[in-house]
Amino acid sequence: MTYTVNCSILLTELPLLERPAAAKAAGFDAVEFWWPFATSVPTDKETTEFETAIKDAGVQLTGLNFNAGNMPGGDRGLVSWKGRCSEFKDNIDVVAGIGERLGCKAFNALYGNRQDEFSPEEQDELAVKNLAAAAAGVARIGGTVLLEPVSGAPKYPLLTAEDALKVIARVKAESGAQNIKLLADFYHLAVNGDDVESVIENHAKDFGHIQIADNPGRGAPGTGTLPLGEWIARSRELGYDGYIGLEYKEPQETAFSWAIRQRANAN
Ligand SMILES: O=C(O)C(=O)CO
Repeated sequence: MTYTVNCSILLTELPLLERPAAAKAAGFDAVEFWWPFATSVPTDKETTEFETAIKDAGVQLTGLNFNAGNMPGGDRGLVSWKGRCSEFKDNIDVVAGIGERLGCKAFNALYGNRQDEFSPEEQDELAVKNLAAAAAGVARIGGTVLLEPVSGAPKYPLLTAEDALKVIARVKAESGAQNIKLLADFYHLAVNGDDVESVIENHAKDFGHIQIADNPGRGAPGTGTLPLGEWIARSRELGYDGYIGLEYKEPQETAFSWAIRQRANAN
């Protein structure tokens, strides 16, 4: 099983700490999360409860987002957010600590929305420094920072794979960091009008992670028109050997019907 269940967008009928066990009960061995706490530095109690929920469920945490601010309120990351730099920096050690204790090595750093009061150049300058610091922070545990083009956020500047790859190249050139990679979310790329086939052909072997949802609707595979199975198969042929993140919205009862059908067909 190469799927990892995104427990921040799926199984939301359940309290957050019950979702890893529900993913396991649905037949999955791996989960990923957006930042699960309200602040960059949660209390020890909060961190322990989160880690215990994952360990007790018997699943592997495969991915964790850095604190991205108030996501329901429209925030999409602190990386380029002038005024919240120290919060992002403080978050790095906490993320690396959770990663170390749970054996998680992939950390998604959402870039952040454009701010009217600063120029894109000023924000990009900060982002490069913050991404380099994040890469250095997770390097000690063999971790990789992921950078993700996102849709549906009007002020988020990374829309295509190329947008993210340019930032990644700049971070590498300016800091020497090598552990920063593209998170190819096929749903976001497709919605933003990127040429997903070409992105796969040109970059699949260097993807840091793949996530999927169908379009329209950001639902389960098969609810829309995207050829997700073909895109995954081609990425595999070209050398991508990581997890596939299930990052879609679907009620718990039907969330994994497609996977159950897939498993039945394979037997
Ligand atoms: O904000 C989103 O939609 C994401 O995919 C965050 O990882």
